[in-house]
Amino acid sequence: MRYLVTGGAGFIGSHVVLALCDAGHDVEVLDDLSTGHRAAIPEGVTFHEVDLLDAEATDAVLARGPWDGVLHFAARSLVAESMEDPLGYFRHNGMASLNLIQSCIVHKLRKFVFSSTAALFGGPDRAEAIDETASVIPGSPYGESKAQTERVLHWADRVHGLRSACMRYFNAAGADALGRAGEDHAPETHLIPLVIDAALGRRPALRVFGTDYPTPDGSCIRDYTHVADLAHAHLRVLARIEDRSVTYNIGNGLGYSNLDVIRAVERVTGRSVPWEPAPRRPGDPAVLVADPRRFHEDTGWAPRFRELEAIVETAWRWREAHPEGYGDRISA
Ligand SMILES: NC(=O)c1ccc[n+]([C@@H]2O[C@H](COP(=O)([O-])OP(=O)(O)OC[C@H]3O[C@@H](n4cnc5c(N)ncnc54)[C@H](O)[C@@H]3O)[C@@H](O)[C@H]2O)c1
Ligand SMILES: O=c1ccn([C@@H]2O[C@H](COP(=O)(O)OP(=O)(O)O[C@H]3O[C@H](CO)[C@H](O)[C@H](O)[C@H]3O)[C@@H](O)[C@H]2O)c(=O)[nH]1
Repeated sequence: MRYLVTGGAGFIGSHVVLALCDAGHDVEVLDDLSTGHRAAIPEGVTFHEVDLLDAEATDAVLARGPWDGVLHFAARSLVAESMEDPLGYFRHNGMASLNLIQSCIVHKLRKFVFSSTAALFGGPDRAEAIDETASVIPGSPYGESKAQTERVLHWADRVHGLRSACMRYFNAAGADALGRAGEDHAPETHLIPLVIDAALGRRPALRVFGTDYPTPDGSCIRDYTHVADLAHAHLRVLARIEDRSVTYNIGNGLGYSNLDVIRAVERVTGRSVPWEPAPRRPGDPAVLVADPRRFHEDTGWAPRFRELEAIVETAWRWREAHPEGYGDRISA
């Protein structure tokens, strides 16, 4: 099969590119390298350096069909940044996705896989795991921009027959077990790479945002899913959208607190992690855990990395081997 991956130079997209290539598919990447890395794209994969906001250039790539499907990862994805620049998020995520979906319709593509997010569920705190029937109440322009694209895809199917899968990931983490790709954002805002860097002494004490949440240890709880498991979830879902569109909440279904993450990094690395309590980060729900049963039942997918330590270990190994990440810019 021949697939186009937008955002294939980024963290999750690059792991999906590897999984698609490993499965013998023909893959091309469209990315503007705004947060991704040229070095994350495997040799032999055709690369189009294109900004999805450039509708003409985007359409020129889609015109190079036939494609068996598009997997759309490209986005800005920082909740806090979106609270400062909401319109930028509607432009970069909303408009960019519209351009891409429009070209998919023009060129008669049949399958579209979309990176949605747990940030759809930013409403009142929920202690229980979140399934697909939960109300979509985004707590940020980032989450809202993803919710809007989910609705665009609903109508693109109803009116134009573009089948889609909205994959609502919770927290992606870890790195390719063979060390071919890993997480390298600048600035890094995600907890696991920050805790690892604190263990390595590469940054001052980790600030734990909020220690007074209504959780057992007072810190936030999240559902960490290994990025390779997410990649396999994409391979599974491609077979699922032959004749219908689907929406799935994707996670391990296990919640780990921020302090659990610190302890897991300490166990994996054998180093202590300096940390200090800090005020809550605006927009952070106390608990976000997926109920992924629908996806398990429909596709047979089951995560191979369930334990937090197993996830952390791959991230640690990648960071140790690549202290400067992909080495194409200075990571903050
Ligand atoms: N990382 C997570 O835990 C997480 C959780 C839920 C959802 N998501 C979603 O998954 C997707 C991938 O996330 P990630 O962590 O890999 O992010 P990332 O920043 O590492 O990757 C995004 C990629 O998209 C590219 N890109 C951004 N805007 C573009 C544009 N206008 N045109 C072309 N390319 C563009 C970037 O250069 C980068 O390579 C995003 O859509 C994100 O919202 C991520
Ligand atoms: O220095 C830090 C960084 C993070 N945290 C905490 O660690 C937890 C996880 O934070 P991340 O930034 O790693 O992840 P988020 O849960 O905020 O965000 C992830 O899930 C979101 C959905 O809720 C979005 O999809 C987003 O793209 C994705 O990275 C949060 O409680 C956060 O406050 C700290 O305490 N200190």
